[in-house]
Amino acid sequence: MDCVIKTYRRESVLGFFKGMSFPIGSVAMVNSVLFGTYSNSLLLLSSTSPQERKAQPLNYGYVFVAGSIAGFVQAYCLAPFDLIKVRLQNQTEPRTRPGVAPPQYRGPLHCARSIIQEEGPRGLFRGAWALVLRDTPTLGLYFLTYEGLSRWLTSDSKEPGSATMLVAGGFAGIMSWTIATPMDVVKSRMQMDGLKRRKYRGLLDCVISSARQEGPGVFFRGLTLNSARAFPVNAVTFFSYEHLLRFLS
Ligand SMILES: CN(C)C(=N)NCCC[C@H](N)C(=O)O
Repeated sequence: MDCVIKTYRRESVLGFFKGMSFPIGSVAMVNSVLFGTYSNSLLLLSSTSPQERKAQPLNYGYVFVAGSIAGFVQAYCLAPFDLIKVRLQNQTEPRTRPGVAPPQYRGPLHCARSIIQEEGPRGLFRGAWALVLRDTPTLGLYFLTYEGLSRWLTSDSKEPGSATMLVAGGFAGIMSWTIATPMDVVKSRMQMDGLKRRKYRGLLDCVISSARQEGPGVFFRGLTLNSARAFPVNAVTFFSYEHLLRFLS
């Protein structure tokens, strides 16, 4: 609540939409890579089409592996967009006010250009390893939770209904973000590290010094808020995916 109040006071309601334009533009592409890689990996592993899969018992090991492959691939697509989002969200200076130093980045494109000028193109992938470590196992769990729950909620050899897609998708989001939050905290700190004096010597140093200075609870910061948003976001994501897949195939 303190964060919400201070954000509103210092940055008005616009403060809650900082760093939004790039994720909006990239989330379609990132989700396309995520779900496309998952579906095609599962097709390769189990050599059954989505329709055939519904009628047969599902190999959950294949689901987890296909989801993890998808998580690994989408993390690299996501890395530059996520870095720019985090850098813009952490600019807490109010927008241009007389006498107040303007924020370092004027917007996502200026942020991308500054990072490339200061840190080279590789600078856009700062924190990418932490993102890969965050997303690879948790996206395996994401799809495993969805497939397991939607089958559990659907009577045999029937297609999951819309309510099932929404509930299973919502819980898949919460389950995956609960596991992902500790690495998400580390990822965001690594992404902010390139700004001023380098604080961490690497990913492990970031984990150890964060735990030492702020206690192990630091790795669960934002979990409640993240879970509250993860349910609706992922309920709609799976609902749209399933219906679009039926409509298009
Ligand atoms: C735990 N993680 C990283 C995920 N579940 N990622 C995949 C879905 C992310 C979704 N667009 C969202 O913003 O929740």
